[in-house]
Amino acid sequence: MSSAPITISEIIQTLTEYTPCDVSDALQKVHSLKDGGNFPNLTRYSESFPSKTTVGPAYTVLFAPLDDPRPKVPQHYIDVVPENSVVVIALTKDLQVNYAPYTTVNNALYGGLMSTRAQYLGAKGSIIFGRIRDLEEHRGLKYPVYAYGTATAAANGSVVKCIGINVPLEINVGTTGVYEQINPNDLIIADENGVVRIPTKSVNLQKIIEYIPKRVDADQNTARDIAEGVAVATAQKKYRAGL
Ligand SMILES: O=C([O-])CC(=O)C(=O)O
Ligand code: NI
Repeated sequence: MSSAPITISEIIQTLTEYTPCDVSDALQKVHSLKDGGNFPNLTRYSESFPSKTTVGPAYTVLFAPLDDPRPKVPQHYIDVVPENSVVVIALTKDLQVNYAPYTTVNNALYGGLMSTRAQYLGAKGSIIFGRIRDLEEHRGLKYPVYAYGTATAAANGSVVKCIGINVPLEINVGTTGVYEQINPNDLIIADENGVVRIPTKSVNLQKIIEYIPKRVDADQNTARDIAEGVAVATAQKKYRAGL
């Protein structure tokens, strides 16, 4: 039996009730995505209160070295953040490396003033594939921010410039030469476990939303059996059959 199509805001509302781990399980199972949509190496530096899953369409921002031939975008990227979006900031490929700290930019791409403005405009959180500063400010705002690391000096204007908003981002995911693209409006789901991206153009969101509660239910039953002494292989076989 199939149910009526659900809207994007219903999907976002539903995903907020779950975790990025649940979404990764669904992306692995329903779409055979080996990495489960996960973008590795990001740490949550601040969170919302009450702490819950951050979900929203990606508003993408690209930073390049100051000497990049492309012009700087005329407006400040943070002043045009769409309501309910997740701000996703990345660097051009030449500023990324596939080992810690994942970027060659030692300065902070993002700080407290950016979170203050993003939150005012109704953004759900910010994901920075680079370093951030002003940790106490993000935490004081109870605004979720994820990043590769921290720094004290600002990067914007001193070592990098913003060359694109709502453009595809290429992220080095840690294997030589392998980049994953984040497109504007891809769905971002994040919590303390990490950050997941649902490539909205290439997946069946309805199937994912239908799979997640079944899998969460199965895992809860599996956990209960394991706590009562049942072997993992036995419990998983029992509850994951057909999923
Ligand atoms: O000034 C910057 O580029 C970053 C910063 O510290 C802030 O947003 O507060
Ligand atoms: Ni600052």
